[in-house]
Amino acid sequence: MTDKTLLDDCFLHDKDRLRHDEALAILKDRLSPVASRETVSLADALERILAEDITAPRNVPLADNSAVDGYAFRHADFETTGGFFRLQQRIAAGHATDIALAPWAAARIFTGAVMPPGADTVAMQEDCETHQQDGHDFVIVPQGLKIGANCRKAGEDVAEGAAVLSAGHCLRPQDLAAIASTGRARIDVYRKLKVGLVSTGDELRRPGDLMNLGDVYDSNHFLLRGLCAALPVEIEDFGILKDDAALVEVTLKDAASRCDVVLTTGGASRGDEDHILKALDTLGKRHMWQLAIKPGRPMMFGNIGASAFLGLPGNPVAAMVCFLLYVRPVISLLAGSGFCEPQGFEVPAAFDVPTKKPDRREFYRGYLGTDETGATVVHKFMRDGSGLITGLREADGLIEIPEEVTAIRRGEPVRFLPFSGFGIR
Ligand SMILES: Nc1nc2c(c(=O)[nH]1)N[C@H]1C(S)=C(S)[C@@H](COP(=O)(O)OP(=O)(O)OC[C@H]3O[C@@H](n4cnc5c(N)ncnc54)[C@H](O)[C@@H]3O)O[C@H]1N2
Ligand code: MOO
Repeated sequence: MTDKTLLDDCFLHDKDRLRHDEALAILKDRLSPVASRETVSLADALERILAEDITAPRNVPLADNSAVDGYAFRHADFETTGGFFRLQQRIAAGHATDIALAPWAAARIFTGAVMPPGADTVAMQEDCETHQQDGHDFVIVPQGLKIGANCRKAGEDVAEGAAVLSAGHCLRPQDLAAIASTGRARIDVYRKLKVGLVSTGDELRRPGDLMNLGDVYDSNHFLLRGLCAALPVEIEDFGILKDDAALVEVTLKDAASRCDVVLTTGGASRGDEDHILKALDTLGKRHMWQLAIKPGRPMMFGNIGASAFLGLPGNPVAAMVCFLLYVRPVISLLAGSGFCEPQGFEVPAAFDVPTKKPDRREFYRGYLGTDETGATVVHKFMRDGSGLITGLREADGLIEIPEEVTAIRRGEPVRFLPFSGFGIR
């Protein structure tokens, strides 16, 4: 641990605060997965984290089958028959046959039906001619089909014994389809983490309540609840706490005894009415506080017993940025799917920032657009206030500006972290 980790002075210069990369390193270092396993039905497994490796117990598809509605034949018989086959059998999907094709014969076959023994090629019905003669049905298949045409091979999707998915993977609809295709009905996943949400501040009211002058609706609760919805967690709402040191302490103690993660907003800095830090120091251990980032400077991380404690700033923009940068990877790690860092890419800035303070990393609200040539550029939400929910609403990602940058000129590449890279929209 560096001696910057437990900073006790919120009036420090940024160069003395913990840098973003140092904060990430502490989170990775101090945490390990906590979630136990449970077995669930595939129907309940969406967005859950796989706790076992999945291999295919059998070929998918199980048998060679037709990719089209048409006529199945043995390619080698084309020469001798001139493509003129007598229809020997009819095979629909779900009605496999063990009758081998005679050398003079073809089978009427439908998409998904198992190829009859001996057949290796299928002609599409639109390309064939059929007729009857002497009470028999015949088909003329076209020239030029390659051996194996329109035939799907057993195991061509997944071969028996092949790896399908690994433990730690967060299950998407297409993953569930892959598991279902192997025949598994129940799988082992990690238990959902329990996350306790706490809002603090005398000024806060829940939407629907009456408001007095100076009151603020608790928008952060809904922000965090929504952000958590993209993660494998269950939420327990500990409501709004008044700025009362004893109440904050007793509630955090209770929350920590019941939850894997306690997530607070507000009261994170060192005002007379900010009690979160003191409660953390009394009940557990502080691992970091005061980061060299904007927004989100008073971000706090610690533990109260076995529970991870994450104290977010009260300003909504700082709360969301810190959730995406720190809380989401922490939850992901504790829940069994590793510390997930956002994907981003470089894109030219459609804005100027004449001066930026050095020594801190800044995250602007950004949205993609095109310039006059049609090239992709990123716009910055022009107002910087950390209380402006409008900027979060209008953005479709964050623009990440490193510590050493002191100005940005239009056209220069900047790193854009789309919200989709954080698993949200
Ligand atoms: N003297 C200093 N003042 C402040 C500093 C500092 O270093 N020295 N840091 C500033 C920064 S940066 C931030 S961010 C804020 C964060 O402070 P707190 O976490 O203690 O948050 P509060 O003071 O409780 O609230 C800040 C702001 O956000 C509103 N808020 C709080 N909770 C909610 C909620 N659940 N939903 C919506 N809005 C909420 C609150 O009403 C305040 O307006 O401190 C700066 N000050
Ligand atoms: O940096 Mo605060 O985190 O102003 O919102």
